[in-house]
Amino acid sequence: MQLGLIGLGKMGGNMRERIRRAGHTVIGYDRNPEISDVASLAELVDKLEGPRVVWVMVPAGAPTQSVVDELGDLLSAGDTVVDGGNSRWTDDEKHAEELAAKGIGFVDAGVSGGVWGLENGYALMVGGDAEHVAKVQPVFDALKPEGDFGFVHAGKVGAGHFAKMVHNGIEYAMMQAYAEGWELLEKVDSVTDVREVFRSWQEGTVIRSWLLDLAVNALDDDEHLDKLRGYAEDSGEGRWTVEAAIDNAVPLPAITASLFARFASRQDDSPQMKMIAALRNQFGGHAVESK
Ligand SMILES: O=C(CO)[C@H](O)[C@H](O)COP(=O)(O)O
Repeated sequence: MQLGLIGLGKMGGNMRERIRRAGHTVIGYDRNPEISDVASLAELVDKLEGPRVVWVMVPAGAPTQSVVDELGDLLSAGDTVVDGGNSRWTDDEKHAEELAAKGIGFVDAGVSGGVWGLENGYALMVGGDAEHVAKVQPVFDALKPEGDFGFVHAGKVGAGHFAKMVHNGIEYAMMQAYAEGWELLEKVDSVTDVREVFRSWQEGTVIRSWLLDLAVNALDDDEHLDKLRGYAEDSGEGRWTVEAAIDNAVPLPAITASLFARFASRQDDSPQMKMIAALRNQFGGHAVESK
């Protein structure tokens, strides 16, 4: 089939390649003309035969909104838009309604696989009406990993991004657990080869996982992570997971703590710990450290 793909960065560029390898035609558009197949969104839409399927793979929020708005003007009734970025699930219904008013279908697709997806495939969590999902199925089949798993039609519009959001919340907590265990192992004198402990866990243990394999890769590159600063950004999905937990009164201590650990990583000198030091000093005369 033919696909229009908007956004050819780290994810979109590799996805174009994987879909082409499966024998489909992909016309890609990116603001960077060096990697784009066409000069504009209008040209992309023009080159696709109807009914068209256009996959949006741009950053969540304003960039996705602006592409959806533009596609709403350019596409025709019967066409389908897929949002494969990490959009907030609450945006999906808005986008679906905006496009439905013009007879255009909408599917949200949470995509996991990172830079390894080109070779290993991408896990896909999809939301939307069955008739719209069916129109994109050949592309989902091209992107998904080989085997029985890696694709789910999770429910109605928004369900794909909600599932991906929870996936990323779990990702935060798993990474945090490996990171905490690694720091403790590094701290004690009795363990002399932490990297080999991590490597040994890759087979047979209950905590083996792809994230553990990636941790071993990172330690092979830089055994004590000396080249890195202990600083971690976040892109929003951890925050949205915690917000959804609050909305639904679901306790999420591990995921919330792992999100807050990232915030703490951005502080050189913790203001709240200054207050704790000041209060211990006030009530107990406990020593403080001065700047
Ligand atoms: O979806 C992903 C992996 O599954 C992305 O890599 C995601 O952007 C990572 O999130 P964050 O920047 O918040 O760590």
